[in-house]
Amino acid sequence: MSISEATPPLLEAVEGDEHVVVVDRLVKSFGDHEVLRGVDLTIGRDEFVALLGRSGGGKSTLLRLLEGLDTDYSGGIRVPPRRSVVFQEPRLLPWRRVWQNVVLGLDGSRRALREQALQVLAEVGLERLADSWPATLSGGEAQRVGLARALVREPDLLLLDEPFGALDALTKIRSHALLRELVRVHRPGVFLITHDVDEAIALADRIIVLEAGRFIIDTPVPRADADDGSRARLDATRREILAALGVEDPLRAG
Ligand SMILES: Nc1ncnc2c1ncn2[C@@H]1O[C@H](COP(=O)(O)OP(=O)(O)OP(=O)(O)O)[C@@H](O)[C@H]1O
Repeated sequence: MSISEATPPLLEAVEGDEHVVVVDRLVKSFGDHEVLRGVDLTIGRDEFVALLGRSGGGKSTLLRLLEGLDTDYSGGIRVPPRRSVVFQEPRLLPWRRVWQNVVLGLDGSRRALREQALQVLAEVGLERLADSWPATLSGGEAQRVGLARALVREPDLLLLDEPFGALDALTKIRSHALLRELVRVHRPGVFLITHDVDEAIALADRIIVLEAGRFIIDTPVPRADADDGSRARLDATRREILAALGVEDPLRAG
């Protein structure tokens, strides 16, 4: 995980309350290889957007641009100064205790920082591990520390690059519930990269599919409720996304 406190020179801050991301005709190339071919994207405050797409399609490249680490592009990108990123590997410093990892780089007295860390660790259910070393944590626990470290900064934009990709299926489901709760409380705009269609459906308000440098799908996720119609709409969205990714719905195959 990394923290971007300052707005890099080429990124204008988003103004007003409406959006946390505004991307306008963004083009990104590596040499002759045009990875992003003029994409437009807005993410509203409190909105959760998931991005799916083939491996090597440019998802992480887009996330790095939103993070502000890569400033070599054309088109417009506007993001807020307070952004946090969580990657698939939790990237904890092994020589710092869990609580110190959570508040790494923040200013304040040791006592105040520890208090701040304990508070957010309690939110992710790990207060008891505050004084542990990262090496003693399970993969799921380490990832929750990563989330705590991202959220303690109260980001307006939370960037998630396959944060649950390395977790087993059950831990993943628990992590989804936790993330939903954290997002409900902290209310950042969220941009999630995932390979898992069901994860995207479980978490996101909107799903985007990137293919050959363009967004070929940008669709709201119908919420399944008691109404049978919404269940059917959700199934249709799922099939549409799987088809766009070039895979058959495993629940229907065979
Ligand atoms: N620094 C770089 N220099 C040259 N090419 C790069 C660089 N970074 C990424 N690429 C290329 O850009 C393309 C998009 O890569 P990117 O990592 O964004 O894809 P992705 O959709 O995130 O893939 P995955 O799902 O496998 O993580 C790939 O072809 C990759 O090889």
